[in-house]
Amino acid sequence: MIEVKNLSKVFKYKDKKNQMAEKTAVDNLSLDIKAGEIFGLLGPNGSGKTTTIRMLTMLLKPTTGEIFYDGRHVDIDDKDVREVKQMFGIVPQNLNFDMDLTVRENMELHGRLYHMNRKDREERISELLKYVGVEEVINDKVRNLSGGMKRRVLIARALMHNPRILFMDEPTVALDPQVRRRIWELIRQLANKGTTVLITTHYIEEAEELCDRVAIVNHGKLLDIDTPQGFISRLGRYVVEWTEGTHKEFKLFNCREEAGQYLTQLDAPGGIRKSNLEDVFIEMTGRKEGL
Ligand SMILES: Nc1ncnc2c1ncn2[C@@H]1O[C@H](COP(=O)(O)OP(=O)(O)OP(=O)(O)O)[C@@H](O)[C@H]1O
Repeated sequence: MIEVKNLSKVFKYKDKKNQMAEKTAVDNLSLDIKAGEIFGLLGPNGSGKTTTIRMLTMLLKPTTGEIFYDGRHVDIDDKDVREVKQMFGIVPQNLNFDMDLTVRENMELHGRLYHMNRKDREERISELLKYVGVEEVINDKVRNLSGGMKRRVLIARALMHNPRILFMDEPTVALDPQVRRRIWELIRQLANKGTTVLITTHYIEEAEELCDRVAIVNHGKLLDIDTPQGFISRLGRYVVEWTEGTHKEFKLFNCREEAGQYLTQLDAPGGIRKSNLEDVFIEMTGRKEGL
């Protein structure tokens, strides 16, 4: 469905000394995302996730590389790029509403932008607000909604024109666990109905619980792609954790017995637990800061 070949983005900018500098935000990224899949881009802050989404949604021109949708090569400069963009629903990281308009008015604007007729707009607005569970705030100004409600309206608005592919940039950032779970449920329902979902996150739990497959990225580079369980069973299902001075150390094992033997040999206080995607992530990136 979405195929990305050797995609790179190098930003040119002026540094603090007013000298021209370059930053490689995305470095030779190749991906193949299947229809109906929930695909996660997992990486720390600054690893190039937003830049990738902006290139895939034709908002930013790649420095090099190619993008294909359903096997068709697409480019931001294509004459029919508008038609391609109709396929996308975009849930940006920032809440880009007109805060002084009501929920209905914000959704109306979006519907008009996508040339939906009045009847379709009205039907879709009430259907979607009901779907995301915030129909009671339809006439409230967006400014007055809670953070969780704003995020849900952001998702509803992105779905107005029935997109086939939903791009979500950190959709649950700064939300409490209950609201986060409700949004995950919504995303699962959409994928079950056939929508392809590409989600960026730096929440490892989100990637582990929600995504069919995950691409781990760091410094703009793809480190590896697998299912969350695939990563865990490849890198080790058990973790021996122990303390060395003030440091916490860990080592991954695939067999509980081996983990037990290792722990016995260690002359340090520790224990064994099941591993999770966070252990895999730290093992692969060797860093935890920024998460
Ligand atoms: N217009 C720009 N000019 C220069 N550097 C940029 C520009 N946009 C992004 N960058 C840099 O590119 C890198 C990748 O940024 P990007 O926003 O894609 O990362 P991210 O993984 O989405 O991070 P976050 O979760 O913080 O949004 C960062 O180092 C960022 O500072």
